[in-house]
Amino acid sequence: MNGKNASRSRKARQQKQVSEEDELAELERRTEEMMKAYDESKKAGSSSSTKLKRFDELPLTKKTMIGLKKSSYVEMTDIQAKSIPLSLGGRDILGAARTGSGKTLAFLIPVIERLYKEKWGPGDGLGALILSPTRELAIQIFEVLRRIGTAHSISAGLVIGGKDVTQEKNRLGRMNILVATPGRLLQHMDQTVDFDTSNVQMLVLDEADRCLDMGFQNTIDAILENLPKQGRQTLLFSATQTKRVKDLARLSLSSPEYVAVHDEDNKKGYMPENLQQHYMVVPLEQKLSVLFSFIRTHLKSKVLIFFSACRQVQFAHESFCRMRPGMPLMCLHGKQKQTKRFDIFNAFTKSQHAVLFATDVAARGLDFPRVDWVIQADAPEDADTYIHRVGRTARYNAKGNSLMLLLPSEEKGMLASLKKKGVEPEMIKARENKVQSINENLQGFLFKDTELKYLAQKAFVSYVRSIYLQSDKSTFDVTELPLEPFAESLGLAGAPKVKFVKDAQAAKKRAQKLLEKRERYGKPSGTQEEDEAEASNKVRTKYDRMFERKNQGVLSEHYQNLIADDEEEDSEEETETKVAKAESDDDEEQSSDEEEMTREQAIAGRRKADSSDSDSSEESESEPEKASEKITFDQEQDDEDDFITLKRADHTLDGEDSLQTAKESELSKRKLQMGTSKKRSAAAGLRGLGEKLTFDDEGNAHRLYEMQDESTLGDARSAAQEFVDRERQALQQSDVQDKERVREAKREKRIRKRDRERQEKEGEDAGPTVMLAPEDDREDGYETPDFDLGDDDQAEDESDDEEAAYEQEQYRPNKRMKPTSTLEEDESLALRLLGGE
Ligand SMILES: Nc1ncnc2c1ncn2[C@@H]1O[C@H](COP(=O)(O)OP(=O)(O)OP(=O)(O)O)[C@@H](O)[C@H]1O
Repeated sequence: MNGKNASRSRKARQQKQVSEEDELAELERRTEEMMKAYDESKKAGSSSSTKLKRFDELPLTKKTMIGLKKSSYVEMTDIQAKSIPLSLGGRDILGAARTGSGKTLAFLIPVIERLYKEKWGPGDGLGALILSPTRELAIQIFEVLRRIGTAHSISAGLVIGGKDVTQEKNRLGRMNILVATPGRLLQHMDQTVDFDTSNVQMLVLDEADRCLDMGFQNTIDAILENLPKQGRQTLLFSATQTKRVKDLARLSLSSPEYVAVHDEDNKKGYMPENLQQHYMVVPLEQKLSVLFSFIRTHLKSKVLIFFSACRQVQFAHESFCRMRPGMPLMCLHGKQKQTKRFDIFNAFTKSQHAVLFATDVAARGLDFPRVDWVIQADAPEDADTYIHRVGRTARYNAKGNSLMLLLPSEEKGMLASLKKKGVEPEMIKARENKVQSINENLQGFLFKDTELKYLAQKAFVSYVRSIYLQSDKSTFDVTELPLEPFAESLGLAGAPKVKFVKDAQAAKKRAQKLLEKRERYGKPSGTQEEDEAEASNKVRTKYDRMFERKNQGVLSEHYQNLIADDEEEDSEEETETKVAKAESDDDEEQSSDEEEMTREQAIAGRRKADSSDSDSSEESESEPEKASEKITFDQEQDDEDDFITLKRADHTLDGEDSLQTAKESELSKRKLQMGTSKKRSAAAGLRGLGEKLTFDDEGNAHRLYEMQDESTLGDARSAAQEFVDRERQALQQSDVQDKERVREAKREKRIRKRDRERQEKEGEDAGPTVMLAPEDDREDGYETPDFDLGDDDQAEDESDDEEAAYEQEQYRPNKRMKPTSTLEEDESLALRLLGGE
């Protein structure tokens, strides 16, 4: 370079610096003005922060504006307009706004702006930390950060479980912004030598209430200990924001601004404006059939279906795939490898028509475009979970529908807790004749496929356990579950025996007895519900047993004293139980081994006479559309596919019962006669319902294959019965063999595991020890009540085997994991400067 050119480029650099300095000074002035105006209007009692509507009206750097324009962001959403000015002014924020309302930008813009204004560079280390409760959400935040930070030269990294920890370690020291899941971040804080967090300027908690709840409590507290308390700005965002003083104290917030977009009074603002919410009361044993029928009738939709446990997700996915409903089916849950999770997340994002079965790992924050329906196959654990789940549809300006399936026993409690949040879904019903029963298909699949059968058993146990562990006992009662019919609906020959159901039943009995006793002797305090809760957790003492016998009257006063003492102990126990529940997320179902699984009935001979198919379909053909019906169901070209196509949602369903009567009265006589004659012939034992008959010229019914002369051919029925018995025995035998095989596999797995552990221990003794992250890093702690089978369970199939090995790998930093292409891409992107270097 000659001297002329060198001096020209020096000049250009100086000019650039001067213009940057000018820009920053100007921005600082505007920000100060903005904050002054805000403080004054606040003093004057005005609730609105600023009147700005567009991003270009904010005091933002040119570089940030380039990123926003590239992403076509022009107008701000409410939460952005209210919170960004305050965040730019350095305030701590508690941001609450409905799902899909743009909270991500509301915290990312201030993060980038602050580091830019403070001239943060590679040598300054970590300046901002963004925490997300799930890996997918962290990836998504990182993607948005990349997009809007495209013109900046600040380095950003993604630190999530399921990736190569060693690779992360090497790069961590160079990052200015980290998007992380709590468990993995803490692991780095503990293990990575040059990972310095003492200079962090900004901390963001997305889905803050979740990050701060019990599942993450210890991890977040440990992270906070590593961050500076003074001078740090903290932003918390969620659709269901926490305002609990205890939480805020943990974060050392300084006079936080509470920025809420929803209307606190009518609470309607919790929900997206364009969301149509529905619920349906469905007996447990019909759930899968209803779901399958729903899918069959919504082939041109994008549907997200939530279950409470991984095994259910797996089972529904596996079994529905076998039935080929006619659209792509995917599943997402915490037991998948991270690469697979990431691929599925991407595939569903890009899909136009597809079904994604998921646990609550997909409930929060994920921004899948154009989801038409969110179905909650299992009821959410609470109203907040409901809000986040349904928020996966109707995002930003889009429209969407949600449908929650409730068991009859859950309806009252769930609707009441939703109502407290101002959420009132409308009831709809499916046409019974349009619900295609899939029980027999499932039985058939399970008969042929042992793997699927064991998956069904695990799904059964997982579901029952999830109900058992629910904290809202007034809504979720495990003793009310119809276990046998449920097992049958999964295709199982009988309900696996589950120990904790017996425990729950015993606890319920004890609770009832205790209540009776208290009624008899009088009890000083507590509502009935409190009493029940206490009693159900209560350990039966010798005094209980004593007083269950004869002499209560004699020692009544003494007994009351004993009860009073017990109550104090019980309340302590209750707290412990809750903590234990929160900690059980990861190792749920480890005890599944202990669950005795027996099948008391064989499939053969148990085919339930199913009358609904032919009879009810006839009913529906003549079913008129009712003007009084809130929701009616369209007849599509293919009549069988017609299920619950939504037509109108503008009036109430008060007349449901009368509707049924009206339906019958409007049926043609011929249809009614056909219906009754079929029922009559079934009742007369001529045929099982669903069995085919032929009619002769006189109109007499005959079976399709009839014996010419039964007396000469012997008793065909007893022969048939013998056949059924034989089949049943064969099935039971094969069940025993299957079980033995699985036991053997488990035994081998345990031996392998022990060997591995021994080898590891020997290795460890030889070298330096490594401090490991807490258990909850494995799943990022986020499996809500996702009570999945633990290690023992994983032993049962090869894929789970790999998964277990993979999870262990995370904790051995000296062993390299196979890098994966997609995450690799992200990692390299993380390394790049945001300015596109
Ligand atoms: N100002 C804006 N203009 C246009 N689109 C926007 C704007 N802000 C956000 N969006 C879009 O709205 C969608 C939802 O945004 P985002 O994921 O940030 O919502 P959220 O409030 O964080 O939702 P959740 O509570 O579910 O986490 C995204 O697709 C995003 O691109």
